[in-house]
Parts: sequence; structure tokens; C-alpha cells
Amino acid sequence: MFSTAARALASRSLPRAPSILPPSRSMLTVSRLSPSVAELTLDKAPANTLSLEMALAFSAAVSEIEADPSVTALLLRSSSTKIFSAGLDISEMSGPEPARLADFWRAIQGTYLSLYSSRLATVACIEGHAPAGGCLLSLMADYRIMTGGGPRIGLNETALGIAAPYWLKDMFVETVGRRNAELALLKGTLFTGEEALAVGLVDEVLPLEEVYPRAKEEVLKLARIPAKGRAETKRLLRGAAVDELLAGREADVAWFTEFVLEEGTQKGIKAYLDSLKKK
Ligand SMILES: CC/C=C/C/C=C\C/C=C\CC/C=C/CC(=O)SCCNC(=O)CCNC(=O)[C@H](O)C(C)(C)COP(=O)(O)OP(=O)(O)OC[C@H]1O[C@@H](n2cnc3c(N)ncnc32)[C@H](O)[C@@H]1OP(=O)(O)O
Repeated sequence: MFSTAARALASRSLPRAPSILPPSRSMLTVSRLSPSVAELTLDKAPANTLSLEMALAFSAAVSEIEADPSVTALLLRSSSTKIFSAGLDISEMSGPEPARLADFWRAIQGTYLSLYSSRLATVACIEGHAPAGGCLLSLMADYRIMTGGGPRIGLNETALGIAAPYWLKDMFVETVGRRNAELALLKGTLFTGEEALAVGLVDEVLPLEEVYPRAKEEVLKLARIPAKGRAETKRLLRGAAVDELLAGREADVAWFTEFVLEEGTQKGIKAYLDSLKKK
């Protein structure tokens, strides 16, 4: 996180309702690749979707890793080679209880605030699909390595009849450039690894069996870059975006909850959820 003040502000805004269970660690595992490099593995079958609990567990794990001064880098991966993450858990948005829906969105914001602003060098190892919120998780990393051929990555919200929040849209624009972002966001394009590489959405594309070894090699290399200069450079690059969300967090929650609770949105969400289950 960028500063003690920003960390305090972020954690103050996290859900505190008594109804929320403490983050479960069974959906994630944290291990060490070396004394200074942590590995965070998403392990929530079948699709690593971001439910409220998963999002809280993710931010808590990142914060815990960050709190250890001996750690300078983080590798993010999935326990599945088929799905990196299928994005937001759509069942959280189907017939939701309004207070939980608001907490859900705060927790999703929290995933962004925790990893995008991290002092750590971060690499995403994207072996499987990463649509929407799955793409969000990978965009927060400093470097992305993806499998070629099969899996897809991108922000497909428009194709689902919804819109990505401004802070996710902004991160996408920063990564692929204005015109590529407009073309992709307006259509809801999901890219193959090769297509994603061509627009700058990922940094390397490899056959599946080479993705994890190469991601490990890269994160171990990044861990050797002087930590202070790297953290300050990241703050200069990303601090304004993070501060903007911190300042407008509750307005963003209101935008999301109003949109999701609308009758037409609810019909669309239910139909999409049913179509996923019937596949
Ligand atoms: C209408 C949409 C939602 C509404 C939000 C409304 C307003 C919000 C406003 C702004 C917010 C916008 C931000 C949104 C970001 C998001 O992340 S939205 C979620 C987008 N995600 C997707 O569209 C991915 C859907 N999944 C897939 O396409 C496939 O699962 C995937 C290609 C990833 C993998 O395919 P495959 O290997 O064949 O696996 P299955 O499809 O069989 O999936 C396995 C089981 O997992 C369940 N599942 C998959 N994705 C989700 C999900 N996102 N949420 C909940 N459940 C999911 C799927 O039903 C299978 O379950 P089953 O085994 O059948 O019980």
C-alpha cells in the first residue's frame, strides 16, 4: 500500500457488519518461492469466482504478505490451469440482500486497492481463462504471462449488458491504450493470449507447460530490483488512480448497487446465471 494514511483509509472503509464471516483462507494458499518471494494461489473451485468472502480473503492475504518486510515480490496464480478466475461471482448479484451487495462491492474495491497499490513487484501467471473480474486481478499485477491458444482474457462486461466500473476501465486504458481500450470495451472482446499480447494486455504468451516456470523466473528477477525505488515509482504511476477511488468509494458503491438492484438488471443477471449453469 502506498502510505500508512492510505492503508488506514482503505481498511476503515472495509465491511464491518457483524453478519460477515471472517475471511476464509481455504480459498487461497500462500507459500514462498524464495525467502523474499511469496506465491498467492487462487484455490476456489470450480472457477475462482470473487464472492464477498473470496474478495475479503484476497485483500487480507495481500495485506499480510505486504506486512512482512522480508517479502519484496508476489506471484499470483490459480490452482487450475483451465480457469485463472471467472470474475465476480454472479450469484452475489442475483436477488441480493442490499447490505451484503454493498459490502460485496466494497470488498471488490478492496482487492483493487490492495494489489494495484502494492509495494511488491507482482507477476500474474495466467494459465487459464481470465474474463472480467479475472482480467481485473491480472491487470493489478506489474507483469502478465499467459497461455497461448485456448484461454481468453478481457473485459466482456458490455457483452453481458453491464459496464466495467471507471477504475477498472481506467486501468485497462492505462494498459492497452485509449483506442485499443475503446474497441475492446465497446464490444466486450475476450482475447486469446496471442491477441492480448498484440494489444499489450499481457506481456508474454507461452505454451501452457512453460507459463508457470517462466512466471517464477520473472518474479524472482523482479524481486532483485531495489525495493524502495520500485515502490516509489509504482506510487508515482498509480497513486492518483488509487486516491481517486479512495475519495469516491461510497459513490462507486451507490452506482453499483443501484444498477444491480434495478429490475431489468436483475432479469439479465438471472438469465446469464441460468445460462452458465445449463452449459
Ligand atoms: C449479467 C452479468 C452480471 C451482472 C452485474 C451487473 C451489474 C454490475 C455493474 C458493474 C460491475 C461490472 C463488473 C463485472 C465484472 C465481472 O466479473 S462479471 C462476471 C463475468 N464473468 C463471466 O462472464 C465469466 C462466466 N464464466 C464463463 O464464461 C466460463 O465459466 C469460463 C469460460 C470462465 C470457464 O468455462 P468452463 O471451463 O466451461 O467452466 P463452466 O462454465 O462450466 O464453469 C464452472 C462452474 O462455475 C460457474 N461459474 C462460472 N463463472 C461464474 C461466475 N462468474 N459466477 C458464478 N458462477 C460461475 C458455472 O456456472 C459452473 O457451475 P456449475 O459447475 O455448473 O455449478
